[in-house]
Amino acid sequence: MSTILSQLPHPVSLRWTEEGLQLLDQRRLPLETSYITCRSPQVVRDAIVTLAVRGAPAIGIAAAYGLYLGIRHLPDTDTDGFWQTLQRTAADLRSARPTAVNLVWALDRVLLRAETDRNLPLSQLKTHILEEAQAIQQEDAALCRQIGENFLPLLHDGMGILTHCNAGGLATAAYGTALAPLYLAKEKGWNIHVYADETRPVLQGSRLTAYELQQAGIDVTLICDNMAGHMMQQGKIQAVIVGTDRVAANGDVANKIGTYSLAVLAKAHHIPFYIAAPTPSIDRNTPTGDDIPIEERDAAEITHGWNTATAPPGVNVYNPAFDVTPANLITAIVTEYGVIKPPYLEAIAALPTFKR
Ligand SMILES: CSC[C@H]1O[C@H](OP(=O)(O)O)[C@H](O)[C@@H]1O
Repeated sequence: MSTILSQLPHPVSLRWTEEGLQLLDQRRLPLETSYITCRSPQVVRDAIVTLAVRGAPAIGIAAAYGLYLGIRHLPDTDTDGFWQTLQRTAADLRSARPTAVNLVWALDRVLLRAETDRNLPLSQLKTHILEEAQAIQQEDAALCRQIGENFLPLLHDGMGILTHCNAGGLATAAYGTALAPLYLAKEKGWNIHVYADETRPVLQGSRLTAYELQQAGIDVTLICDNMAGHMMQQGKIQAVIVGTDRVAANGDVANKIGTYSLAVLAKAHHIPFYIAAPTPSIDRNTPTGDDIPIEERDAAEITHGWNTATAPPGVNVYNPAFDVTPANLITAIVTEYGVIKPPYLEAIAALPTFKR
């Protein structure tokens, strides 16, 4: 077991306790480590909406626990009330953020478990719902490690890698998706130099990725998003690795805003562009990138990012949180089952994914 991956170099993003779900408040990182104790699904939903917990896998896991929080204290005698509350809680959580398919995937998986166990006494059914949420969390940790392993043949000692946003341990149960190979490379003694885009407007790259990698002792340089092309032109980047919020059936990828620009730049510079994609982020029910809902967030994230106005009052603002990178700009998609390459339609159809 690698020492880095057996002990996380940063606080864990979420943990289940008898009190409830504890979520690391990622809005306060990197300067403050504090947890929100969620005893109700409403608190979980608010944490997802406000990015206290964020990252496609992490919000799916949080929502699964939120579903359990919604029914755990209901009377074991009111079957109708149980099912009405379960469905209503799932609908509330599902509406928290639209782009990351992990949210829907996790809720549907817990609901399927409940439906499968429908004839059990409610007390047992509640336990099974909690167990399903815990299984999703534990499986995420295992599959992220595997993604890290599957990436290694694509990387080499001494290379420069560009990342965007945060697809690290803070975005998942433990090790991250796009950052998992970097932790494993460090463990192998490779000297990989990481360039982390700060990722405006919410700065997940500077606040979270730079923090994670620095804590792990990995060589990381923080850059502004508009410097990525220059770094490629200077020959500093030998690969781009990013996460994903949703991979469509044809291989188009939704990820943090700015990802598409990096893919175009990487193509122009003949630099491999890799997606780290756990299969819960792959959605065969979404035919192409055109069908992926893109979240638009509050203008204040852009106009008041540093707790002061950085734009004239009343100015028009457009704040899409994600963009879509077409499959033809993606060199490979690395999943826990292995590396898939174009043509993606067939390769994705062949993946053993959980059917929603
Ligand atoms: C493995 S995390 C995937 C994905 O989620 C992030 O978005 P957000 O911080 O808004 O939740 C970012 O797009 C990551 O690449």
